[in-house]
Amino acid sequence: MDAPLINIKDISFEYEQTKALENISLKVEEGDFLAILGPNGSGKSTLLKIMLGLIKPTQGSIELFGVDAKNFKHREWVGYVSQKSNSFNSGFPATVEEVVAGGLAKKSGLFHRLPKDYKALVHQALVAVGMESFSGRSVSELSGGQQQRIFIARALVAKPKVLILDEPTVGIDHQNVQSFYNMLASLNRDQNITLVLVTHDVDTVTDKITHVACLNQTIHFHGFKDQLHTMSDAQREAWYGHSVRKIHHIGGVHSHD
Ligand SMILES: Nc1ncnc2c1ncn2[C@@H]1O[C@H](COP(=O)(O)OP(=O)(O)OP(=O)(O)O)[C@@H](O)[C@H]1O
Repeated sequence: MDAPLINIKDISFEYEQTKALENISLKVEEGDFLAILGPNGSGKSTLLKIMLGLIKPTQGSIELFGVDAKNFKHREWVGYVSQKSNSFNSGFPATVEEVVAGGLAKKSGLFHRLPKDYKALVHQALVAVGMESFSGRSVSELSGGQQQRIFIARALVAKPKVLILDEPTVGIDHQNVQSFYNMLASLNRDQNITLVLVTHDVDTVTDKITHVACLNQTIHFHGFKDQLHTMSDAQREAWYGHSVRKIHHIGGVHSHD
């Protein structure tokens, strides 16, 4: 069997004053659409940063595509769309095509160079997110949801095998969140891109994902979403804490707001 795309082995992480993650082990296999769920401050963004190699765990190790992250050479296989991508500076003059092409720019001396066929690659990425008709538009004129699709196209243009997204729907209204997740599901299904997503949209995302990880400093559940009901009440409480009272029913699964 092929190695997991991401294999997190017993990692812990502490900021100066705060223990953020404790003894996390988690595998992301090819084809997974994994949602990482947890309350505010539960370590979700920290875990993504560790997957991306942006911060180093205090303890434990991580393998990417079967290779220790320290020796992993194919960073372009792991795409990232950060939480703040969609708060684009409204004065920024770049066009959609330029922003997406930025995902292809390779540093060569002082300059960034684009491959010759960059226009075709940009077009392909824009088609994948349903934004090809916006190519010449200024990014600052687009809505938050449209901008977020552009940032996903910018990550996709480098042809990642796994795409990591940190709360990509912040600022997108409810109606558009649904079509946004349909677009992600089609990337996962039709283009075989493995997805790892941090989100609070539990209700909307449940029928799109394949796997769930319930995080609160440590992993309280990880597996197929259909198995989430096997979590005990005590595990749920440990995951989401005592202060949470409201419970939604989602696809046969109880989850806290
Ligand atoms: N740069 C930092 N320096 C110190 N502490 C930090 C830093 N970033 C996060 N923390 C702390 O680490 C813990 C985990 O934070 P993290 O941002 O990973 O949580 P999160 O689950 O992504 O939260 P949210 O849902 O609110 O975005 C929190 O207690 C937070 O205050």
